[in-house]
Formats: sequence, C-alpha cells, structure tokens
Amino acid sequence: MTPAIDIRGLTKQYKDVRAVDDVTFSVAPGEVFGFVGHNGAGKTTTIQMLLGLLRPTAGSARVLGRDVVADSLAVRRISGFLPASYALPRDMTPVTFLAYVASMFGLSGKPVRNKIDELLTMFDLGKVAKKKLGGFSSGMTQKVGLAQALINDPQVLFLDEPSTALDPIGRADLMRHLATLARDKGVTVLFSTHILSDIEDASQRVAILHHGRLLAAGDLAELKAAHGTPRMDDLYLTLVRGAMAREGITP
Ligand SMILES: Nc1ncnc2c1ncn2[C@@H]1O[C@H](COP(=O)(O)OP(=O)(O)OP(=O)(O)O)[C@@H](O)[C@H]1O
Repeated sequence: MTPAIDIRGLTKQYKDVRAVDDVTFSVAPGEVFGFVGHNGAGKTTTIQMLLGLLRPTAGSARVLGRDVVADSLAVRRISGFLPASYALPRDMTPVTFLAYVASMFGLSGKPVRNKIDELLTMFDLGKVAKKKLGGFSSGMTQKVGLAQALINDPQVLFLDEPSTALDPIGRADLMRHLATLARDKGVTVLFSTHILSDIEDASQRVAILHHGRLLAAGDLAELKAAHGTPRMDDLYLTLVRGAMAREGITP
C-alpha cells in the first residue's frame, strides 16, 4: 500500500543545530500515528517540513504522493494543521473565524455554513459559537484550533501537541475524535506529543524522536515486545537510555 506520509532521510540543519537528522518513516492511510519526543526533539520542525513551511536541508517527503517541496501548495490543500502554539484573533467568534479560514481555501456559501455547524457540534462549541475568542480558555481555544484544522475536510491531519492544553475529559474527547475521523472518513492523522499515555490510547504505530534522530518507528506492541517493555513509558526510557549510552552520556 502506498503510504499517506512517506519520509526519507529528512534532515534540517539550522546554523549550529541539526534539528532533524536523517529521519525515515512512513504513515499508512487512515491511521492515527503518534510522533513522540521530548521538548526540542525536532517534532515541530519535521511537521513544518511536511507541510512545506520549512525547506529540508536534505532528504525528501511525500504526502499522499505529493512532494512536500515541489508541490507544497497541493500538500497544504489536502492537509489540516494545528500548530503547537498560536493566537486566535480576539475579536472574532468561532463562526467568523472558521468562515475566515474556509475562505483561505476558497470555500464559502452553504456548504461552509454546514461544515461550521458540524464542527461546532463535534467540538461542543455550539453555546459559544457567537462569543468573542478573546475570552476563551486554553482548552476552548484548542478546540477552535482543531475545528479550523478540519474546515477543508483534510485527507491528512497534522496536529502538533494537540492535547497539551486539554483537561482529561478534553483529552479523551480528542482521542475519540481522531479515532472517528480515521475510521469513518479515512483521514490519516499524525500527532506529536510528549504525553506518552496519549500514544497508548490513540495509536497503533509510532515514531520516537530524540535530539533530531529517530530512535524507533513501527508497531507499538511489536516495539514493546522487542524491548521487553510492557508499557510505553518503559519503552521510551529504555530507548532514550540506550541512545544516551551510545553517545557516552550517563543519565
Ligand atoms: N529557527 C530556528 N533556528 C535555530 N534552531 C531552531 C529553530 N527552530 C527550532 N530550532 C531548534 O531545533 C530543535 C528542534 O526544535 P523543534 O521545535 O522542532 O522541537 P520539538 O520537538 O517540536 O519541541 P517542543 O516539544 O518543545 O515543541 C531545537 O533544538 C530547537 O531549539
């Protein structure tokens, strides 16, 4: 099966920092894929390269067959993106903001109004649909962020640390939404996180990044079995300690 996201030797060198170092993995169509790493591991840089927002120093990547450098506009058209940090326009409401994002994709009229209603219901934002975004809590802001990422009915969804601002109920709801999108609509989801329990709840397959390098990628159950670690946090610690030992760093 052709992967939905295919990353080969992807590398990003900033002046003196190799933020992403020769990373290779793929994501199958319709899966919720977990992209794990500590703060500064290179998750955001990778996602931005996949969306054509940053140019790789080396390597390549394709999203549904489109090259992320040569065909970045096409990639963005079929993708949804929730950045790790962003500010919503304080004077807009969820309705006006979602209509605005839709207009960036050239979408308007009744189909967009229906889509906005669907997203407001999905994220339980109906009661605040006409309230100014300036007064929203971080959890509600996150829900509006997720709604905007879905306005264009994306085939691939990139979520950069989507659960960070959510409380336990919001987090469980998010994981349920992601599973539903993948199962019912065939949406491919790549979400980054450093919250290991999110991965266990949502993903069958994962990639684990450490200081820009891929420590492991594949089926989570198989990785746990291969390393004799029944839990995700044990697997993560085992892989990180192994990497540190190879680099001559004592924990
Ligand atoms: N524009 C930049 N110039 C120089 N270095 C950068 C730049 N952007 C990111 N970096 C560095 O690249 C590395 C990877 O950063 P990145 O934001 O991709 O990590 P991350 O895994 O998303 O982290 P977090 O979970 O904290 O968001 C870090 O060392 C960071 O300081």
